[in-house]
Amino acid sequence: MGLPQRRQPPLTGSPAPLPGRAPGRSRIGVMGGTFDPVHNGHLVAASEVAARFDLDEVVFVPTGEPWQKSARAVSPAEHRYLMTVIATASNPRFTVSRVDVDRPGPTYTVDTLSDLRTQRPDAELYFITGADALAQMLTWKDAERLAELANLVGVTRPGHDLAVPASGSLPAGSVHLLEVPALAISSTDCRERVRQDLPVWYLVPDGVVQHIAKHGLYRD
Ligand SMILES: Nc1ncnc2c1ncn2[C@@H]1O[C@H](COP(=O)(O)OP(=O)(O)OP(=O)(O)O)[C@@H](O)[C@H]1O
Ligand SMILES: O=C(O)c1ccc[n+]([C@@H]2O[C@H](COP(=O)([O-])O)[C@@H](O)[C@H]2O)c1
Repeated sequence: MGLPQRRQPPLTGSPAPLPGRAPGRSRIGVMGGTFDPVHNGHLVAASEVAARFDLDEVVFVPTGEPWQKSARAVSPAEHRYLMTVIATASNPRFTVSRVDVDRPGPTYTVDTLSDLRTQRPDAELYFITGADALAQMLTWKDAERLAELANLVGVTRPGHDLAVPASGSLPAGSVHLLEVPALAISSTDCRERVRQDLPVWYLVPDGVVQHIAKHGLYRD
């Protein structure tokens, strides 16, 4: 039984118009994830949000200790960080932050966004989540504070319904929904393919294929 969700009108592919850009303020997307490994679904989602929301930059933030994934072994943070750097290197608007990797203890988005706001006091933040992660957001630490720290952008993901979690803790209008090109790729599937000696070419960037092979990741 999932969390209660409010159905949204059909997506048009274009986000609702945003207020005009505040003078002197940059718009920065924040793409958090465990990225084990980072794949083209993450990159396409970030690219589409950047275009539709006129973002100056998207910061990818690999998790340090993803507490809701503690049921399985997660690869060392340095591998996930390096793969994210490799995957984003060719895009001048994509950067990678170590805030979650370097903060000890479980990773909470409320800390991620607080740290980024301290680092970028003049920026408006847009936190990007896929439909599956958005549906879980009310289970996150201090979920009611997230909308105070950033605009929240939920994007479509094949196999998941996109909806604003129904709750008084996320103020009306604080979550934007956006249709992005559908890529039915998951990190779980990529890991399983490597384990079975199947190719992950074109599911993840070439450099990530090579990093996985060079370090023997996901081969148990
Ligand atoms: N194919 C995709 N399309 C859109 N969003 C995605 C896609 N894959 C992941 N995301 C989103 O990217 C963020 C980070 O995802 P994450 O690193 O957990 O990847 P994942 O593929 O879901 O991993 P896993 O299969 O290990 O759970 C989440 O907000 C997730 O919803
Ligand atoms: O703040 C929380 O409690 C929380 C719980 C689960 C996930 N998140 C965030 O959601 C993003 C996607 O996480 P994941 O585990 O699906 O890769 C990432 O930025 C995580 O830090 C955050």
